[in-house]
Amino acid sequence: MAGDALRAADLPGRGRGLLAARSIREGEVILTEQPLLLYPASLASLPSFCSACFRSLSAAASPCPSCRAAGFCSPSCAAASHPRLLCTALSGGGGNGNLASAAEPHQEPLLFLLSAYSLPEPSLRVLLSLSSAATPPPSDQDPGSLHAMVAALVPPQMLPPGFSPDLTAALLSKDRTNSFSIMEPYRPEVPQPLRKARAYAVYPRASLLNHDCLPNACHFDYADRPGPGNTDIVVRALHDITEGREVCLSYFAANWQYKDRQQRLLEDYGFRCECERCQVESKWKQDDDSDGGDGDDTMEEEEEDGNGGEGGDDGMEQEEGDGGSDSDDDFPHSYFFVRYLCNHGECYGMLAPLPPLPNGEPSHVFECNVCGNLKNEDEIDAPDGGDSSMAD
Ligand SMILES: C[S@@+](CC[C@H](N)C(=O)[O-])C[C@H]1O[C@@H](n2cnc3c(N)ncnc32)[C@H](O)[C@@H]1O
Repeated sequence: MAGDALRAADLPGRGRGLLAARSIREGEVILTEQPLLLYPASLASLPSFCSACFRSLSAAASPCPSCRAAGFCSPSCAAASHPRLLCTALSGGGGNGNLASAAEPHQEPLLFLLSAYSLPEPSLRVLLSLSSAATPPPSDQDPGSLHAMVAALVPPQMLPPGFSPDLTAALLSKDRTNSFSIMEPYRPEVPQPLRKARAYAVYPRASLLNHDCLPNACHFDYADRPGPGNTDIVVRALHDITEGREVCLSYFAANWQYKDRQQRLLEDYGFRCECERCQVESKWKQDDDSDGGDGDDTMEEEEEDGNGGEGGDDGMEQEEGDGGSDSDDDFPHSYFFVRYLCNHGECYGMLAPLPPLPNGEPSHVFECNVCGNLKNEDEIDAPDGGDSSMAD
């Protein structure tokens, strides 16, 4: 069962992490979890997605009767509503302007703070138990200024006990390392760097997954799927994982260059990655530095997906030629990119096998976590990387 696949452990130099509690088969769903916190990615996204379930909204959406800025897709979502402090800030109920009048760089952290401060106390405590960003926030996200803005947007009687600049700073440091993006629906005409999140979510158990530049698992969301649980995170194993091995995600596109990966991990997550791939590619970097740099061209830098980069970045960008220009000695991990990076159109998502069949056999069918396309294993393993997708 998915529930017993993982166990938490303290890992030297890595904080907590999740280990395989038993052997895990390729494609197995190893974690499914509801969000502790779910909040809109931007004010611009509010009219397009239900503010309760974050499914795409049709024209028939009903606006929130209090703020009129949020909309709901159904009577049950309208009844569930959205975070109360956020609703108040959107309506201007704090008396000092509304959230839309905040400068744009402040809007995203304010959406997070107003949603986090609306959580019931036990949930707020769980959020605070997650790991914190080890580095200072960007200059336009000064916690003191954001704290004052929250205080101005919400009447004092609505603010929770403990509301303070320190608590605001602590919360902001949780957002940076622990939020996963729930992306807008995939559209092939939108290039990867311009794809946007519709919402961000914090999942307490999934937040214990550490990073590896050659991950053995990846995560899916099925936000527009009907039925309950559409914002649950679903983590699946890319390949068999032996008991006791750590299960890791990549926190961003798996084909970023070594220096970009290191920079992002240091700035946003406060650590230097020493994974197997980084150990190999750190030597490429030294070669580049000394010879003018032609040995590192198999990877291509990409921009953020517009989410500010917290936690799980869903987008993947393909390097040119799938790394095929290097010999296996130079690039021992080329198999990973051929097998697990989707090269359908401009997608470049990560391909994970579908769950094993009822008889325990591997499915031999891979699903992309960005475009959703399905591919047969033999197409993926084709010498050209296989670009003949199965019909959906
Ligand atoms: C989302 S949390 C993962 C869980 C975290 N280790 C904990 O103790 O709760 C991200 C943080 O974990 C640590 N981390 C993740 N991957 C790591 C790695 N490969 N090496 C060292 N530290 C890592 C960093 O401190 C990072 O900011």
